Amino acid sequence: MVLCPVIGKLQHKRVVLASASPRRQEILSNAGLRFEVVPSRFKEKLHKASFATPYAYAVETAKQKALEVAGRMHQKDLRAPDVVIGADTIVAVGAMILEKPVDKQDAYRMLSRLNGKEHSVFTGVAIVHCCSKDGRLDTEVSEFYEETTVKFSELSEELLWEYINSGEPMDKAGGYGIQALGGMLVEYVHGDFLNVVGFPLNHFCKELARLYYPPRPADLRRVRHDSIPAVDTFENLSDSEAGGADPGQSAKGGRGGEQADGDRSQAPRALDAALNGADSRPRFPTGLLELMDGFKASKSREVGLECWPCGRLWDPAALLAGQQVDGGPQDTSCLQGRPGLPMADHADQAGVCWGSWSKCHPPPPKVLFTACKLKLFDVLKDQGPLQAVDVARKLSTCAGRTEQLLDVCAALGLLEKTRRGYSNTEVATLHLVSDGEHSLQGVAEYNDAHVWGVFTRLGLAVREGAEQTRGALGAMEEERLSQSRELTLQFMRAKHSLSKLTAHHVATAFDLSRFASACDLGGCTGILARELAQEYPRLQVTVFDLPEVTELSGGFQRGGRQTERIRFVPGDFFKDSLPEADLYVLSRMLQDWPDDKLHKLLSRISSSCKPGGGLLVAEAAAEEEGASQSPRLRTLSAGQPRSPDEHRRLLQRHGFQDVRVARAGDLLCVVLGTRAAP
Ligand SMILES: O=c1[nH]cc([C@@H]2O[C@H](COP(=O)(O)OP(=O)(O)OP(=O)(O)O)[C@@H](O)[C@H]2O)c(=O)[nH]1
Repeated sequence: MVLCPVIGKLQHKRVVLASASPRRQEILSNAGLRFEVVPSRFKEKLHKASFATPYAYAVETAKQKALEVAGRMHQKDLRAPDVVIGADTIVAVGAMILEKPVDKQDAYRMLSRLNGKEHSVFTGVAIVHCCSKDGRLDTEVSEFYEETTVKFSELSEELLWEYINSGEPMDKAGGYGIQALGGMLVEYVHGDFLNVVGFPLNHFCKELARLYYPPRPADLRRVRHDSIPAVDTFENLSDSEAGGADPGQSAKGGRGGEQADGDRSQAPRALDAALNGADSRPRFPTGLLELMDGFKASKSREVGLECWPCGRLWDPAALLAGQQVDGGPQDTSCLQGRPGLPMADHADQAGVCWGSWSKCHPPPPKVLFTACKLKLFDVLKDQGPLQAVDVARKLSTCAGRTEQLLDVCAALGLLEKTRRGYSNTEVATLHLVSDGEHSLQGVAEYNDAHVWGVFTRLGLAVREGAEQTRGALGAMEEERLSQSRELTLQFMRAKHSLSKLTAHHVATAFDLSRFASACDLGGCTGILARELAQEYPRLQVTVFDLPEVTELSGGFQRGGRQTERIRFVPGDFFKDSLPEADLYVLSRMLQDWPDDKLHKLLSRISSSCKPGGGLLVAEAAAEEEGASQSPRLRTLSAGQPRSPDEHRRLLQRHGFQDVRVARAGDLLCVVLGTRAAP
């Protein structure tokens, strides 16, 4: 059904509505959902005072209703349905919760309370995905609520009693049915009407979409940067930038009524796998990585010489000869990239709004880094949605500045702003919450603490020439080796989180089962090694990296599947003998080095590799020959991305033949060559 493809997602599932409410049945069947009705036997007797908010009570009741049905059905025939939907509607006047009246007097009390005033109607909804395994019931609960504001007119006693005597109030929350006679009592409604009737269909569809269609990277890429509110500075926040008042508190947090948010990081992947049998890995967060890298663009723009989208340097002489250095490059052609093509078009192709970042100080990447540092996304994950003032209180920051920060994050697509406050978007839940499996906090931290500084030297490097520019960028890598243990750890955290996103794609781009041993050069924390070992049960894998890296890598092994087929060997691939292996792997390594070092590395690999052995290279995919700059995976890299053909020639030049190229995971170019006999 074109109108609501999300409802269609449930078409081949056994769906049960755990509700006796005829209104809910009607709303859902009108929407085209096919389901069985099994009314819940859960007694709506939770202790109201133990809930922080009325909606938390409604959500919990909805959940218990659904779980009761799931459990009962599972017990009965040892096969639970695929999906059970539970709902609970309440009326709230301030903190007071009104449910269905027990008798006419009760109805009268309720209606008198609502008379002439505004109240809120909350419906809590729980979508329970069930899975029976070895006779055991596994459930995954997704919850949400919707709030609608309703105002009653001033009603006479006579009218109230006439309405009560109609019998309508008795099975309805708050003692009225807005869809029938009760509609006459209502002056206005703000929000979803169906939510008052008993089921927030719109929010339900959004929730299904969120569960069944995980976030698209493009959502972030298309954020219009000129819609970002201008902010002077966030310096006032810096007092507590190091993590807010009580990082422990933000990590744990209260449950409130927002458990639904807490579940979000897990639900999409697990459900994708359970329901579609599909690969449950998240899609590549292209937009987010571009945002994290964005300062490279804005720094480049400051010096006015590098076209970020195409990666070419501008001709400084032409700029000095009267082209728009001051006004920004929007109307100017990219002089060496694709002559004649305005910069704005390059920017558009790259999905960014060129030039407008300068309106927002600090630029969006810095906003993102600041939000990460403050653990903003952690607080919202545990306790959101929250109003700006509550966020500020939890972070011990200035309320005004915090609101600005939140608004910019919302404009960047990292937060959602509703009447209920700010909450994390899908991308933030998946990638910006610190303890998430796919968290990219490490990348943000490293970019902020280190790469940012390197790029502030870009202006000097550009003035001194293109090679110097590379030198400055390459220096980033040099510097990280010479600096502190903390910096090494930061680098490792960043690389670890990026590798988690790419390792599977790299390991499976080609069938590598003919190799008995592999050596991942610069394999860092061993994420790719683990993936290779998992994918190829015969394969022995060596992770070869600098001593300071291998020494720290143990701290990253916790929680991962361990295997004796992986070993860590310390060494410098520019100086020490490379461990013996049938297959050498360089994953996102070549881009880090200027040409002289890169050739040195390849020739050392070539000398160590036996004839018939292989070299597997994975790099950020550049679009085509000559248009080699894709900003996407540049996050940790300093050199230039190459096109598939450039990679092919590179490997051939170093004695590898039968070079095959594959695109992997949308953003990676993976190349496999076989060592020819010398
Ligand atoms: O304007 C309207 N407001 C509310 C309703 C109906 O009220 C009930 C709310 O009760 P509850 O959520 O507990 O649901 P039950 O009917 O008891 O069914 P369950 O088996 O799900 O517990 C609900 O039916 C609303 O539709 C209304 O009709 N109009």
